[in-house]
Amino acid sequence: MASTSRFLLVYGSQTGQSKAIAEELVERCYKVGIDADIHCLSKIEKEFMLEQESLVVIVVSTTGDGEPPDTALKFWRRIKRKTLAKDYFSNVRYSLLGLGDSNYNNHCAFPHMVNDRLLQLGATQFLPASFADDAVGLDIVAEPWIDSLLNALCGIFKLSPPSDDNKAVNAALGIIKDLESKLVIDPSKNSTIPTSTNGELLGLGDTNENSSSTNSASKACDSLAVQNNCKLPFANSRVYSTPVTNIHQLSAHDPSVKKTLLVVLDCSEFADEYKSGDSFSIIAQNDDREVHWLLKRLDVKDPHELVKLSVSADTLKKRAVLPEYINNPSSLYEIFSNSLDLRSIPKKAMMRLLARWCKDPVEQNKLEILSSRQGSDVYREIVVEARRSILDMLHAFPSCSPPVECLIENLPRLLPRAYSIASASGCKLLKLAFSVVDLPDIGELTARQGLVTGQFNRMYHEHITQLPNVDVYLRTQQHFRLPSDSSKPLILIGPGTGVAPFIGFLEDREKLLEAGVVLGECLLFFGNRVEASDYLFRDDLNRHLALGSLTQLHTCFSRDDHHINKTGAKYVTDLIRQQAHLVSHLIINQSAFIYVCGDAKNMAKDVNQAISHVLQTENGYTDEEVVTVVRELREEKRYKEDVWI
Ligand SMILES: Cc1cc2nc3c(=O)[nH]c(=O)nc-3n(C[C@H](O)[C@H](O)[C@H](O)COP(=O)(O)OP(=O)(O)OC[C@H]3O[C@@H](n4cnc5c(N)ncnc54)[C@H](O)[C@@H]3O)c2cc1C
Repeated sequence: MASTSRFLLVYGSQTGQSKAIAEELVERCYKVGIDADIHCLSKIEKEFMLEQESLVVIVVSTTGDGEPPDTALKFWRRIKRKTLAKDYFSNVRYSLLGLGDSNYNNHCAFPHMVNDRLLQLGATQFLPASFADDAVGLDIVAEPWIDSLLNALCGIFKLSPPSDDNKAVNAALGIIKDLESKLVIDPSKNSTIPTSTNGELLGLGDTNENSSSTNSASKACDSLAVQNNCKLPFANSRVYSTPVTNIHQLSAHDPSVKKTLLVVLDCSEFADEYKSGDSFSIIAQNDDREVHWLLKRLDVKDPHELVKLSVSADTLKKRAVLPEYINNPSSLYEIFSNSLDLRSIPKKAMMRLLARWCKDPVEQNKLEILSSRQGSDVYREIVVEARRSILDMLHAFPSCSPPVECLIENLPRLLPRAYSIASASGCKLLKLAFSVVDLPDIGELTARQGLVTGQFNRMYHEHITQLPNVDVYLRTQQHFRLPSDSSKPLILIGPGTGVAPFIGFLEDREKLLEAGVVLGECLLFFGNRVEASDYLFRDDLNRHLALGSLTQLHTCFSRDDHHINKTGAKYVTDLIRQQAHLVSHLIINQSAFIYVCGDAKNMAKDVNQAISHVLQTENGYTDEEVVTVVRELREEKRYKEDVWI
């Protein structure tokens, strides 16, 4: 490949989306004769120097409340340095694709910040930046951006642009056929394991001297580090093996409401590390039945056999390396249990790979359509919106038999699950509240539940006297904390389990009251489905109301006609509107702090609208003025969100 047709491609990924898009780009560039020199943003100044590049493409995602992914933090620190000259990037021509989710109000905030900063430092765009929204499907923006990018790059390098044929399915397949990893299982017991990582094939060799010795293999795996001790996302502490002291059900036994559990962990060892409003991550492990089902489906004969992964010497993939979160050597059972995400929605690139491994042409064709640009709507409807996983795909396409190595290479990393703390700062008993996720059956895989919520649900039902320990760590980016000035009023909005961190806030306020501190007003807006069944923390909230740590409690229940008729409110946004005068007064005249927490889709956007509406009607702001007021509230950190989808 001509070295002149080269550009720098950098990605900043948290969950692997940006990385997947960047890797797809590498393959598509390769196809037209362009060399994309791909690096993670975390490797700035180690593997690349941005200011020395002339042509740069950046794919970067957003996490949490518009924040940078962990892997982009160093990059961001470097480029935001005040000492950089205004023309620092004047040699750089770039394009940027930002990924975000408009369920969060600060949608794509970080990619916008990067884009603005590059322009500020003299960089110019050879193709306008684009910002994709996961709430409606990243592909809607990402695919046309990739097409335009390829055309623009071909123009720059004077190469023929990729043919814009309508048979994108075939084009896509062509790429896959050329570049996919042709992974092989090396049957040799004494095979030399390649150490070079510049190949395409990931070799999977058996390192067991005696392959029938399954016990010794599983024994070896028992002592393996969690995900090869690879850095965990948002980790702000080490991993603690924490005893579960109690689990009880917060909701009533009513099938019309979500089952909500309260788990109590003994965190005496690290109680002084956290404050109310923080969250912890729990290390997840895949469901045993699903792992066994998948390995059987992939025709793995001995899931516990110790195997060694390696990158084949003749790979065409650039900088091919083994995923660092996989223990190596290890067993396939261990890898699929602890390192690979079996629950996430397969990307289109995965669909293309699956199509390649279908024996039945009808099934192959369906998968090709799902992976094609023309099939985007179908893909969104039947894969993304239906939240299908790799297991669903393999169940629905029985003739598809990808090699196990193909999945190891292409499934994303299994990530820990985060939970907001429902306890006072420094409390030795850490409370977490969550709804148990129920998942649809896949063939014989019935009664499936969320990995972590299902694990606790089983512990709850099994009535084990000695509950096991769970591996947890404190998360970074803890912005959801009480203001240092306790006299400031608080407006807390937490439907469903979103009320959890506010229990911690109220417990902290209770202690302050006991210490004689004068507290500002505290309003709580809580909503759920049925008052009699899922009024979470009812007794605690009423106790705080009686104590004065909570000054007003407004509740609504969306499936409770009786309650709706009584209060006229179905959702928390209705309650906010009903209290327009007070809410506005507290925000504008008393510098109140607003906190929004919860898991409802669109909830954060709807609350933002309700607050804006209240401020506008009470103060006569124009549309532009109210947007500015709310933006300033966010900038002053007086409007904080802790939202999950
Ligand atoms: C900072 C933060 C704080 C959080 N705090 C809390 C909290 O306090 N309380 C709380 O309850 N949650 C909280 N969450 C969410 C929590 O982390 C988990 O996502 C949630 O509990 C599910 O985890 P799980 O392992 O049980 O489910 P998983 O095994 O991860 O299953 C969920 C997955 O199943 C799929 N799925 C879900 N529903 C369906 C369906 N109906 N059909 C098909 N597929 C489906 C989806 O793809 C989803 O990704 C928080 C998240 C973050 C990021």
